[in-house]
Amino acid sequence: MLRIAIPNKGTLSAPASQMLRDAGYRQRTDPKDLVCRDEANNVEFFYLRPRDIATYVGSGDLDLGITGRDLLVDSGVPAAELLDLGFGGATFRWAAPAGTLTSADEIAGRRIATAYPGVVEQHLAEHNLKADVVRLDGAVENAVRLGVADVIADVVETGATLRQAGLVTIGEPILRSSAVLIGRHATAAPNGVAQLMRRLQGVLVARSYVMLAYDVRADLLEQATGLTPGIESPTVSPLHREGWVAVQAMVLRKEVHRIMDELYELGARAILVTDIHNCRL
Ligand SMILES: Nc1ncnc2c1ncn2[C@@H]1O[C@H](COP(=O)(O)OP(=O)(O)OP(=O)(O)O)[C@@H](O)[C@H]1O
Ligand SMILES: O=P(O)(O)OC[C@H]1O[C@H](OP(=O)(O)OP(=O)(O)O)[C@H](O)[C@@H]1O
Ligand SMILES: [Mg+2]
Repeated sequence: MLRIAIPNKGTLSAPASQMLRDAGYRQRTDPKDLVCRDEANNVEFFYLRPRDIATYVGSGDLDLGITGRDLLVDSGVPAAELLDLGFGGATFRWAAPAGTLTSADEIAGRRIATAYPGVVEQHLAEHNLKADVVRLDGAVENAVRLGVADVIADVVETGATLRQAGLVTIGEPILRSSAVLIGRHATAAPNGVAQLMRRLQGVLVARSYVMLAYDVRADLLEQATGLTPGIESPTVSPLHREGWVAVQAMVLRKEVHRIMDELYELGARAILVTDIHNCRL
């Protein structure tokens, strides 16, 4: 049975469970449950702190895990990132009170408060910088105002927490994070991993693409399919009306409105968009 760690709480917990549900797996119904067996799919899920997940996977006690890229780096565990799951996106950045620091080079010699000392120390070492790292558990935005540190390094999603604390970001992000599927090795995966990854990739594609269908005059087909090339190639079927064809193709959800406008301008009609629930490409 494949054993998978998933976040029990926090930002990544609900979307991780939802993605697994969308991929056809059973998930806990009670948020207090710590284990959920999915007999039909031969998988067992363990609900753990996202910060601990890399440790269980790196030791080989669990086969796979879902955690944040920043948490994986912070753990220092040499587990492999197998798939970017497309949710839980955030940057990990330096921040300081407005007007105090202007560039990341000025971090040298400062006191840095963070809940991610592993990420910060790795970054300092890679850039040959020396600084004091003050390890805190959370609410690090308070550390500067309370005199514990000069700079913070923390997760920034909307930036609202920084603004409230009177802090501004300094320099480029230290890293860009999102939820990732991790395993012990990039290759030599245990039985069942390839199927689970295909299912998750099916969910990712279904989330980012829609199915577009339209009717167009046959003499405009080349121009129309230029706008909707699909993944392999668009499906073209004859219409009962002489000189017209029906076209079906997958298009990126974020581009669908622009493409519909362009198709309409070209002369296409009966342009319909439908969601894709799941797929295997
Ligand atoms: N707005 C956000 N706040 C915190 N973490 C976020 C956010 N958006 C994405 N993440 C990611 O979630 C992971 C941190 O999750 P974790 O559960 O440890 O903290 P949390 O969601 O802040 O929960 P809590 O602090 O309540 O324990 C990291 O990978 C981080 O990059
Ligand atoms: O850029 P934003 O959208 O404001 O989100 C980022 C903030 O959210 C998280 O804090 P959380 O509320 O989890 O508190 P914590 O610091 O105690 O973990 C994170 O640590 C940042 O402080
Ligand atoms: Mg938090």
